[in-house]
Amino acid sequence: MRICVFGAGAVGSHIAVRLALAGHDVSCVMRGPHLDAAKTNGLTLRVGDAAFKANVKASDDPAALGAQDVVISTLKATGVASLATGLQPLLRDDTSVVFAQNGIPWWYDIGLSPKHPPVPDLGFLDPGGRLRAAIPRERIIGGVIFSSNEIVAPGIAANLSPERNRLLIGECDDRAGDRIAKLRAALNEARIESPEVPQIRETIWSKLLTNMSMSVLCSLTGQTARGVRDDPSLAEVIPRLLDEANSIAQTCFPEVKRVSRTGPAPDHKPSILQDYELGRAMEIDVLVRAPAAFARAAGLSTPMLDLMAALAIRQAREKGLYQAG
Ligand SMILES: NC(=O)C1=CN([C@@H]2O[C@H](COP(=O)(O)OP(=O)(O)OC[C@H]3O[C@@H](n4cnc5c(N)ncnc54)[C@H](OP(=O)(O)O)[C@@H]3O)[C@@H](O)[C@H]2O)C=CC1
Ligand SMILES: CC(C)(CO)C(=O)C(=O)O
Repeated sequence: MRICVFGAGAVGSHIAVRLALAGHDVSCVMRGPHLDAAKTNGLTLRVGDAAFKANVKASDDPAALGAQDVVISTLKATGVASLATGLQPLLRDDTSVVFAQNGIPWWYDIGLSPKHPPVPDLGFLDPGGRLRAAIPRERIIGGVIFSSNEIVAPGIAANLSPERNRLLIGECDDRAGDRIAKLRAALNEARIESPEVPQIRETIWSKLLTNMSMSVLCSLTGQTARGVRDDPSLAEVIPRLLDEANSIAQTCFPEVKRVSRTGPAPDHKPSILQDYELGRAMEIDVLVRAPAAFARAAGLSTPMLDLMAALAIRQAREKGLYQAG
């Protein structure tokens, strides 16, 4: 398949290397020193002591890469607006676009089942409706990443979760069909697990539960996920915080897999904390504002999450890493 990874940073470089090594014709839209290194030396994926190298076409100009079968966006939510214009040169009539990101995506209400409760106004995820105008429903595939990755040097991504690397995908209206089956098969063959998911939004919430609670707490306290989980001063409040998060998700999907404080917690910093520390725009809208909007729409009281949201927004604004859309 001709596959373009748009925004090949930490997650996207991992996906690009794996798909290229599985024999696909992979190109990447990327920029800066990471692009320069990829052009000169290809992309390298490190997993523990092993290194996998792939030569991919890379450019900061999508027009240089040509039409694709599939585009996989691994842009941060804060950069996804660039697809409104950037996608066009990559598209044929039947090109699908996978939006792989954390949090509530801009397209959440597109293709939504009538059984889903009313969705709040999420216009702040797509200011001016530019993505909505540029990308029709037929192209949209949702994606949820379960994989931890970092760029450790230009051209080199490190995978920190060898035991778990998944990209779960589903059509925006959850229909089954050939194209989603083909793409899942391609991911599985490339050793990126992609089992079937019956409802992509339920999967989005199941991942978001951790990001909107524990990851934001990491960002507020400067600790790793394990640090937060094992912090005795937070022991009593975390279960209450998780209850609030679970209750929001359950207004949309009563059967959603609830997040709990038990189980493995990685000893590394979630991406929202990394963004804060590295001075990169923070994914506040999709991880913090959007879940709060769902809570309000359902008439739920979530005082702990509200306080955390206010503190996270304040933290991001103070460092110039967030402007409300
Ligand atoms: N990293 C992780 O382990 C995980 C991340 N996620 C989620 O996955 C998504 C992607 O995260 P991650 O891979 O960490 O993000 P990165 O910032 O590492 O990757 C995005 C890349 O896109 C580049 N980019 C942005 N805009 C453009 C543009 N217009 N043209 C070309 N390149 C562009 C960025 O460059 P520049 O740096 O110059 O802005 C960056 O290299 C996020 O939603 C994140 O929350 C989910 C699970 C784990
Ligand atoms: C995997 C997890 C929860 C933590 O790495 C994440 O999604 C992130 O870093 O944003």
